[in-house]
Amino acid sequence: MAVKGLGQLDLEYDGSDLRVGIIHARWNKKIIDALLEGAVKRLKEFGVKESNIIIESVPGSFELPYGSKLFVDKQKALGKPLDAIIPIGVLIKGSTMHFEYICDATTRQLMKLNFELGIPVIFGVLTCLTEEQAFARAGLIPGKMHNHGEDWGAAAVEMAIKFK
Ligand SMILES: O=Nc1c(NC[C@H](O)[C@H](O)[C@H](O)CO)[nH]c(=O)[nH]c1=O
Repeated sequence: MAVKGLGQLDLEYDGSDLRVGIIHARWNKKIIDALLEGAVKRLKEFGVKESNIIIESVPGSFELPYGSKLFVDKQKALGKPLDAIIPIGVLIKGSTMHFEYICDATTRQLMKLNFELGIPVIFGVLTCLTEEQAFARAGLIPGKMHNHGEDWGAAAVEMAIKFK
């Protein structure tokens, strides 16, 4: 029996007052689109209004940390602060070390942004050695794995509400 993952979904949180940003990279679009759909689906299941799910994109995963900061700052300046943000990216290993450096730098900076921005910054970056690993984690291979975007939506709601 699989032991990984969040297990049974616990819809105890009411997301109806939340404003959640999703910022996604545009590399590996088919996989990104599936992850994005999964995150939005779960946010709505927690009651987050569609009008309160704000979606933006950046070129690639390397742009996610700074793009997230600019996105959060802009929404705050507009008087519509975000309660959480979900950066989504898909990194797939190529033939060079480019992958490793982007994964490490992006992951570390996204972690720091939780503390710098003061809102939950969910880790929605797939760091895959093969395309198949990425397809599976986006729920695109039937019977293989669930769509990890759903987990990210659930994490955003819980982290935005639980410790208030
Ligand atoms: O190289 N592979 C990938 C990638 N490279 C681009 C990088 O994120 C950035 O946009 C450029 O270097 C410009 O700064 N970006 C991804 O999201 N996934 C990849 O698999």
